[in-house]
Amino acid sequence: MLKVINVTKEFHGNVVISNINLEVRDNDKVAIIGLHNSGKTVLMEILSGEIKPTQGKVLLDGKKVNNRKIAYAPQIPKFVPTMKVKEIMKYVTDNYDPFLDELGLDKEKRIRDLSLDEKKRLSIALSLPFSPKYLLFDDLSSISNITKDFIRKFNGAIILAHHNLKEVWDLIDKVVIISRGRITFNENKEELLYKIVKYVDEKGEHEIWEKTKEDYAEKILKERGVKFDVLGVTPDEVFLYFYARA
Ligand SMILES: Nc1ncnc2c1ncn2[C@@H]1O[C@H](COP(=O)(O)OP(=O)(O)OP(=O)(O)O)[C@@H](O)[C@H]1O
Repeated sequence: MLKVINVTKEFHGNVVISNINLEVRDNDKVAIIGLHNSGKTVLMEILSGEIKPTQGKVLLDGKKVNNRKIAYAPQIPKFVPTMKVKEIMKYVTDNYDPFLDELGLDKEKRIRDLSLDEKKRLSIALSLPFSPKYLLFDDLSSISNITKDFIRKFNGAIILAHHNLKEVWDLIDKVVIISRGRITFNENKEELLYKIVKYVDEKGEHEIWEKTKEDYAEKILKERGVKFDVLGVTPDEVFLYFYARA
């Protein structure tokens, strides 16, 4: 289990993530969802052991994070542009072919000729010789089907940081929403599948959105004679409206 305990990160006195507590079990499939600048990357860097929190700690099976058990694709992986894929893989193993095949990478290609998606796959390939139990992926914008298939088949926990819940919905079971560096939602994804009832308040001044799993809100509004609409809201709009507002 990956356990995040009271984690806060500051840069030059600026708190960018605050008092985060989170548990990810060995087979959890989790999306960390948030708007631009909400703290997703900082949290992923802390989870992967790339950077240290200012306060709090992260434990993997009760011990300090061991990078080799975590496969981490950063938002923008950095490699020397003139090097070949195989030269980079040689830093971790001479027997790199099966790992490159698994991730659909060409060993002869130079870094400068790789797409961002391929560079992310190379980041992952570097940890495969160590049989990682956790796969962390920061930002799934324009990822290929090869990468998606790899994530689907990965035998372990996955944590995907992304800004658009709809785009990762099929890959995950749990959703953690982060807003201004704080967790505002942490549940199974089904908990985001409710109806939204929209109506205008009695004074006619404010539009109100209410979430409802049963027909309770609708029943009350009907009894009060208030006109309302039931909106078919997608998970992503739900996240924006209820959990990720500034
Ligand atoms: N090394 C750093 N030094 C100073 N501030 C930083 C540093 N890294 C991140 N921040 C700040 O922390 C906040 C959260 O940034 P982060 O990159 O985690 O957001 P994000 O949710 O990943 O955003 P995006 O969706 O744009 O990738 C931002 O205000 C950012 O400017």
